[in-house]
Amino acid sequence: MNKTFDNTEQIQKKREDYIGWTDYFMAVAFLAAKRSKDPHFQVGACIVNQDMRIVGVGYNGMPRGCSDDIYPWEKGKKKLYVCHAEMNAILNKNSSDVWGCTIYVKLFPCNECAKIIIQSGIKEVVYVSDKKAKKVEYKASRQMLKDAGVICTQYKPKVGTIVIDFDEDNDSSPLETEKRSE
Ligand SMILES: Nc1ccn([C@H]2C[C@H](O)[C@@H](COP(=O)(O)O)O2)c(=O)n1
Ligand SMILES: [Zn+2]
Repeated sequence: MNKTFDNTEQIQKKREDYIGWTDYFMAVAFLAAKRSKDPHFQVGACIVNQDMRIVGVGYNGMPRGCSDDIYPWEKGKKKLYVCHAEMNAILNKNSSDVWGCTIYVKLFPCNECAKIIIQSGIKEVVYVSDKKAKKVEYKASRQMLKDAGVICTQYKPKVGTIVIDFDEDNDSSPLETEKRSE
């Protein structure tokens, strides 16, 4: 019996259907992807340190100062310009480095991102989709990550969907939509 709480009344048990760490970090990566302006493919990444703290988040997008209304999103053209989610997450880090961290990402990293992941000291990649595995860039990235000792794990989230209801704590009228420029 816990001496601090030795009352005889029924104790309210904690919630059990909370999401686990991996689903949570992957959900942050998927949420970040929703910020992407790429009409064909949205990628998000979330970097987590050994204390389970998020230290960087990113998504694929045009570089700062390069307007996503002007630069091309067509396949074959965009690759010259787009910054990948993994690279943005690493560059956006709010810690001095990402040594020993884990990166959660929607898609298995490409060769360019693999190089940055390795050189930044990230020790683990957790990804959901491997849909580009047959492409030469992804064969190269898999080889490099393996040789560099970066653990790569494909993850099947425990829950299929996570619904975010901005209205869940509102008893009556739905939230008024505030006009904001984004
Ligand atoms: N590891 C990756 C791979 C790709 N991306 C981004 C870059 C592009 O915006 C898009 C891929 O477009 P596709 O040419 O396949 O239509 O995904 C990334 O952020 N990270
Ligand atoms: Zn990449």
